[in-house]
Amino acid sequence: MQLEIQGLSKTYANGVRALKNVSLTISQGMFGLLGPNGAGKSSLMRTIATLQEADSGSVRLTGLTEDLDVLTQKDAVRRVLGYLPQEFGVYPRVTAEAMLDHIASLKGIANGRERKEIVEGLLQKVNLYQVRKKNLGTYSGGMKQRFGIAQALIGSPRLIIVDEPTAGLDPAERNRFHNLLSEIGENTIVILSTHIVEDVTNLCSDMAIICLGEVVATGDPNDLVADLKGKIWQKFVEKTEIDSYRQTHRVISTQLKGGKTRLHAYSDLPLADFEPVAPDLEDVYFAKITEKMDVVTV
Ligand SMILES: Nc1ncnc2c1ncn2[C@@H]1O[C@H](COP(=O)(O)OP(=O)(O)OP(=O)(O)O)[C@@H](O)[C@H]1O
Repeated sequence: MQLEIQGLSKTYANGVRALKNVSLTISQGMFGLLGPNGAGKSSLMRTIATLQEADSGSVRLTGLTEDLDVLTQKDAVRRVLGYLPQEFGVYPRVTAEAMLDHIASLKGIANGRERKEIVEGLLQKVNLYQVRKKNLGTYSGGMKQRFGIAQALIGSPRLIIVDEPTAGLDPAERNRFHNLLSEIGENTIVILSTHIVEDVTNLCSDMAIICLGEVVATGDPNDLVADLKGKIWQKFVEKTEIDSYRQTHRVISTQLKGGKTRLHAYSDLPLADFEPVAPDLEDVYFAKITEKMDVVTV
């Protein structure tokens, strides 16, 4: 199974070009879509989730019993789709159990006993079984996100889209959410859209970085990191020195560490007074997006 996105473009009525000729091939497994605020991640996710039209381009889902044109065969796509949107509203006075049951019947699971089994299984899976009879309005942010995953999993979807799921979660809830995502079956495409680099490092075997509506990098995170080997240089500087380093070096990130500012610069050759560092995915991210835009990281 594959999701093949070709030349997708979208300009909103206010003139913002949210997607510029985006092409990506996404295979089974966990795919990370990383980009800064406003990069176009949600626009891309909503288009794939059949919730918004593109101006041009194509999206095909292949490898099912019949290939689907995602942009036109919306009903067929929705039958195999699980979607957790960025802003997931819940009805505050409905219990988790009742809400999942309702969504399951909307998804066409007509048999009451079958529905009950599915709902109970999902509540167990996302660790909300004990609180299934509590109203959703009483849930914490992490519990709501886990409920969101449970509703996205109803009907055994083959394509799952989760849009910035861990923003606002504490570390324990984020871990729990990561474990849950990683348990989703191998024969499913899971697209995880996020601006948190660590989420992708922990979970994804394939990824893309988008910035200002364009794909600026794509591949296995380990390969992208390996490509930067020997090219990232580090120095601890005073905050007041950052601007002058920006004039003379390709500074990709600055970060406060124990009261000092850690500066990372990109260079094919050694930089005087800098020490070499082993790159990580955050360096890949900043190296790619600073080619397109200024990033202030302190
Ligand atoms: N309905 C809309 N009408 C007009 N402009 C929009 C609309 N939705 C998004 N945009 C603009 O399109 C660009 C891409 O937005 P999008 O929400 O897709 O990015 P994102 O990567 O998901 O960002 P974030 O991480 O902040 O959610 C932004 O400049 C945004 O302001």
